[in-house]
Amino acid sequence: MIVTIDGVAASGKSSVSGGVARALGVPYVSSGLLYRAAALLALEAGVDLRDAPAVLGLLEGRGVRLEPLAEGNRVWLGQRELTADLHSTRVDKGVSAVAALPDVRAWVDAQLRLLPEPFVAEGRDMGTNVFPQAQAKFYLTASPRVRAERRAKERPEDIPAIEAALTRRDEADRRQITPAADALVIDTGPLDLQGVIDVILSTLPDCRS
Ligand SMILES: Nc1ncnc2c1ncn2[C@@H]1O[C@H](COP(=O)(O)OP(=O)(O)OP(=O)(O)O)[C@@H](O)[C@H]1O
Ligand SMILES: Nc1ccn([C@@H]2O[C@H](COP(=O)(O)O)[C@@H](O)[C@H]2O)c(=O)n1
Repeated sequence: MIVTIDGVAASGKSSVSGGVARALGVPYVSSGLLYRAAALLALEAGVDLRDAPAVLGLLEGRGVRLEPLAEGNRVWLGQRELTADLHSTRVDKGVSAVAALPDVRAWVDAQLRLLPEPFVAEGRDMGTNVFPQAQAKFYLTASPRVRAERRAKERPEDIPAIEAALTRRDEADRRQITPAADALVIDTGPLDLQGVIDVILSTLPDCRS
């Protein structure tokens, strides 16, 4: 069983996926962390974020690995854990450039398709491209202001700066952020976190095995 939860930046994908996955007793898979790892490694190595062979070389040559645990995903570079470094403002700014590289997308997709079912997969193109066969698909939205207000609790910048950065990232990610035709689109603006999780779980009575 695969459930996909896609959506725009900071729409609640990882928090909601974690809650749904815990309720179902399965892991969740945060695809964005692999793109974030690609951006972090390129930034650390001083590699141009648009240089596909160089970025791919960093990913393939150095053993980048996603560990999709139910309690939270972790990313490893060999023995070094990258997870805590993946949600900085610097990585937020750079990640869309590496995610636009077809070779990097193919590498991420291949990692994800190796994972054993069942799981909840979250990202941008889980329901459209990576797991079109998923049994249930969701797409989360909320206005840029609502998302910025939520994210402001996790970042040092003020709400207008965060809102501008989220809008820029949505624009840079526009090729990946079309909902699957068979996804249920949920505006999370009027809902709290548990409310979104409950909407999803209420539509999944037949997917719990
Ligand atoms: N429905 C909600 N109500 C209130 N806060 C929420 C809701 N959904 C998510 N949040 C909060 O919004 C913030 C962003 O959520 P989260 O990190 O899960 O989003 P995301 O879509 O995975 O982000 P990104 O695209 O940057 O990886 C978190 O602080 C989370 O707790
Ligand atoms: N399926 C995906 C997932 C992510 N991306 C790119 O990674 C960035 C970070 O993702 P978050 O989920 O952590 O926000 C995102 O802005 C995209 O550039 C993607 O392309 N496809």
